[in-house]
Amino acid sequence: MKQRGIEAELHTDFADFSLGVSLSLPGRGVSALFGPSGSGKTSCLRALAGLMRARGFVRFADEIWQDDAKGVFVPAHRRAIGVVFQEASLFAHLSVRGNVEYGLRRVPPAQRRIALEQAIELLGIAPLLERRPQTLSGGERQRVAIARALAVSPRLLLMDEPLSALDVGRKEEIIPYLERLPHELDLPIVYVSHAPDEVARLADYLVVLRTGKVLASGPLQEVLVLLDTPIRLGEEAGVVLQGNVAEHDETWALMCVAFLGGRLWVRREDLPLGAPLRLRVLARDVSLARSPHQDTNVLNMLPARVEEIGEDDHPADALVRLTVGESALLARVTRRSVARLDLHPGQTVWAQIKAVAVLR
Ligand SMILES: Nc1ncnc2c1ncn2[C@@H]1O[C@H](COP(=O)(O)OP(=O)(O)OP(=O)(O)O)[C@@H](O)[C@H]1O
Repeated sequence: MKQRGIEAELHTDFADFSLGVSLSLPGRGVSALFGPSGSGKTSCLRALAGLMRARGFVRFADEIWQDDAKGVFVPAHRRAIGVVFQEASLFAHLSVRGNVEYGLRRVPPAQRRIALEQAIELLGIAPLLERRPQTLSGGERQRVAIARALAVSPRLLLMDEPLSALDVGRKEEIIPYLERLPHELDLPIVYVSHAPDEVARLADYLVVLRTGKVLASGPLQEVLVLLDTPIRLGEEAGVVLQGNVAEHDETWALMCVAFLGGRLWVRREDLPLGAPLRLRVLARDVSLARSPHQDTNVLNMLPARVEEIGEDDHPADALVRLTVGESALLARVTRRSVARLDLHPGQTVWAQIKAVAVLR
């Protein structure tokens, strides 16, 4: 059964900015609010949380949190939410344990869906419990902040750029914890980010915001391949493929990932056969050929169908939307190649993807 999610109409006017969005987010998985700085992501999140009062309507599952027409506004502390911000604001005078337990008092035992121990285990912070926040790394502090948000047993977790203050290494350290959360806890997450790599890794549903408006929204894979809206991911344009580890090649340190539509060889990771994973294939790393080449170093050569050819940011380039089996791919090629290969919708081509170019 489809879980009821979030329905919201949010309007607000600041001196130099107006927000006017209609959101319909699924009741499970990670919904990303994605857009450049100043597009209104944080304003949306704060209005959903009740931390900022926009005009409109907010429903979460079967609860009305705001309905201006009926004069309803449930204050933030009465909404069953956990909120995580960019910087973890932990209490310096409390240990990690004290921080995580903070707030638990206001949750009646009958409403505790997430045990404290489970939050601690999920974020891997058991070894840190007696430490003070000042002694933690940025990544550790953020894991504690997430555990603290979970400890109050929210029905919805709201995260505002939780990784943006961290360097790449720390980010990589936290992402696996975030990947587990929605599945292990059956907890919907609204995740604000301006970083395409985080969105590709974590989001199931994507809302693209620009200047206070929704430019596109839908399941991640569908929105990423829209050519008719100027999502303008630039160098980051590409797709996300959901697959499972199908084979390991110890000799060459490669692994084969099966996805709906084919198989891709990528760099080996220490994952068991069958393990689910996401692969990110950027449009710039996909090249096209009319026949399958044998004399190439490119490991992956997939038969694909050209669906659509769209304009790209630079006038030299075109973005080609392809289907490989049931999956979509994007290829960035020059317009000269489109002409030389006589590319057109309906045509069968070979999509070449270097194994080393596939990202996680
Ligand atoms: N309380 C406020 N008063 C006036 N203007 C505001 C207020 N809050 C936000 N704004 C403006 O609204 C716009 C959107 O801000 P918001 O923080 O929602 O965007 P964002 O997409 O989250 O950006 P960032 O990634 O930089 O945080 C900005 O131009 C901001 O200056």
